[in-house]
Amino acid sequence: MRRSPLDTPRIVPVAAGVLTDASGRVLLARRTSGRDLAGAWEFPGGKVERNESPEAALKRELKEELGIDVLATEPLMSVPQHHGSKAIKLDVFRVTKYAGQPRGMENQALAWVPNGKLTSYPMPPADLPVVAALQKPAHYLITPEPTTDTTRFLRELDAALSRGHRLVQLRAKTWQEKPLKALLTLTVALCKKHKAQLLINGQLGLAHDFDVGLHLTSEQLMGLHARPLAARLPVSASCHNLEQLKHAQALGLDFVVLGSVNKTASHPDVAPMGWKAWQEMRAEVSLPIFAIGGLGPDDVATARQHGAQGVAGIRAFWPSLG
Ligand SMILES: Nc1nc2c([nH]c(=O)n2[C@@H]2O[C@H](COP(=O)(O)OP(=O)(O)OP(=O)(O)O)[C@@H](O)[C@H]2O)c(=O)[nH]1
Repeated sequence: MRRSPLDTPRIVPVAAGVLTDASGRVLLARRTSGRDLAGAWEFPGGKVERNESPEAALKRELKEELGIDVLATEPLMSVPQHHGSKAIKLDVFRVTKYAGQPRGMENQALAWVPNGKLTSYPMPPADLPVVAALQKPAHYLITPEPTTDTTRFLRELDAALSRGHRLVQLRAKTWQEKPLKALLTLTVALCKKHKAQLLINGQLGLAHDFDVGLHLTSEQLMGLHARPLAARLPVSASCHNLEQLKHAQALGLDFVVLGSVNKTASHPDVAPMGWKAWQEMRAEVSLPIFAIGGLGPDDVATARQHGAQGVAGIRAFWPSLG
């Protein structure tokens, strides 16, 4: 459902910092009692004041809250989030250099948390995409429809994986079951060699048999009432609107792909939604979302500034097409 301009809450800008120690643990602070979301763990930071830049707000807040001097930062991501009657834009920076030892200057509890354990801490909804960005790949490689020249397909996939991609969707929509099983056997082995996570498009039975993840079409997504695979196997879906995003979140999917952001050569009939509409939908849910549609591996920074986990695509990710 779309909000009218009258009931859209004022968007409160918030700046927060990701501080890591020498062993890669991340600093979380616990919200003290008497504030909203009391008891939740969050990245240290606070509201950006009028006429203040997010970086300046971060410096001020981290001095007040932790007693440290922030010396250098890098943008990580910016998450728009509507939650109840509140709307925030959470600008998150990696704090790459600081002076002093963080202390809870406002009696708040602090915890240095190993990256892999961040999801064990209850955090506000806006922080969930940030945690995903700290833990999971920023690229989602979707294969073009494989031709019968399997050797060439696997050589190109090998080359793509050698560039560092770690999340792959095998999209073979026109293949019969028997040859698809043979192709999947080889694809599984290749992904294992590169330590990449594989998801197969649309085929629940094969995902189950081959112990790989599953990527649902938007139609399959809307027909489901429960997450279709064991929790250890990832399930993702293609989404084009808010209803689909909300359903994916309700089912507990690991991530989704939302687009098309821009016009694409592969789907010329699909009207692009643009970043503004993309971001408005992003604000209504908190699961990780890859942006897709006329985007390439180099668009991660832009995508992250709109609240995306990163970028998904076929053409720009595939050696002979990109
Ligand atoms: N610092 C920080 N704030 C966050 C995070 N995630 C998130 O949703 N927020 C929200 O962003 C706002 C941060 O402002 P704040 O820390 O200055 O809030 P506050 O309690 O002092 O203000 P308030 O008492 O007026 O609500 C809060 O509404 C908080 O719930 C996060 O990771 N770090």
